[in-house]
Amino acid sequence: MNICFKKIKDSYSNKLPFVVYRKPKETTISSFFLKDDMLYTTSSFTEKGFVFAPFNAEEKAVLFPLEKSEYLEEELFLGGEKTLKDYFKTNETSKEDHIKLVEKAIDEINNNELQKVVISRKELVAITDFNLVEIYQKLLDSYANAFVYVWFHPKIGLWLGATPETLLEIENTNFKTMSLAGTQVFKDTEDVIWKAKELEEQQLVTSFIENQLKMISSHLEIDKTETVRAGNLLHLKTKVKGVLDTSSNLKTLIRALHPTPAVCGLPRELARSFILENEHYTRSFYTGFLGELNLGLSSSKTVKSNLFVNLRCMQVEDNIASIYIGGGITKDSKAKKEWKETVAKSKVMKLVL
Ligand SMILES: C=C(O[C@@H]1C=C(C(=O)O)C=C[C@H]1O)C(=O)O
Repeated sequence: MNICFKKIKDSYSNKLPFVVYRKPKETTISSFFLKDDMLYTTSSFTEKGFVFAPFNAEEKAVLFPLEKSEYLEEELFLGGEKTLKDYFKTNETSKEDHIKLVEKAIDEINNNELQKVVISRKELVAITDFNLVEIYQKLLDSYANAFVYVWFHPKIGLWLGATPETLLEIENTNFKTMSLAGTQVFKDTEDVIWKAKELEEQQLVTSFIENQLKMISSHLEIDKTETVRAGNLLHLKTKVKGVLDTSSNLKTLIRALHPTPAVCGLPRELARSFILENEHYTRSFYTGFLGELNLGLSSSKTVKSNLFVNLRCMQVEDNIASIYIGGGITKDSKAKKEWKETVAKSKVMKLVL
């Protein structure tokens, strides 16, 4: 068994902060274990460590500083049987509320300047026989293409997730990001046809990213749009890369990208206000971002950050998991279909509980 799994148990029962994560398609698992429960934050993004940032960019991001942590990297070993149990229990009230809010968003788009807004909800699932390590192992086992993490701080809470979306990968000034939007359920093949609604919605995200990056970088390259699989779902993805201007820094780049219209909307400020005013709950870290901040070998001059958008995630409190799911709304959205999309997205988390 990996050392990190034993340490998750110990740290969690001793109420000490930690994060354990595996990057998409990798076989190593990394972790930060903290020795005390001080709450460190960052707003400059200049420190080395692991960052956990909320959706609302005005709130501070939590930092696990590298120098305050025991950092571990191990080859991942997963033994044992998969016993994935799929159980569904949709909550009718939240279904009605969600559909009403989606209808309100479509109305707002048709009558005002809003072009796209991501509407999300929270669903509660009771966990019987809570076993943190087991849940995390199942998540690792099920989503090889995702950034799969468990994050804990006694003053903030316990979060787990398997996200398909990179916010930013940057090595010195060379960066990569992606535009990810549009969803359909995976049915045996990735060779699928996308409707105009999804193609347009994803194009909005790509154009936003391109416009934001044009101002602070050069050598921008936008790849062809492809279909990618994330567990039981397919999405449209366009890879983007470029070189950050030397007059800009990591913070400028993060601020330019986060939150993208993949999780917020367009125009960004209008969508952000609509979300903060109308959603039936507070997103907190859902649709924020997390990952390695300014790591790299001290012997070389390379500095790397690897940040992911916090999607397909849940917060666990007293044997109840709050699952967070959402989808992009445009003028062509149908409220009931959007509801179904969130149900399909919640499957990712329910599968492992
Ligand atoms: C907001 C979420 O996902 C985002 C929204 C998508 C969509 O609208 O189709 C697809 C992928 C993500 O960019 C979520 O999973 O909660």
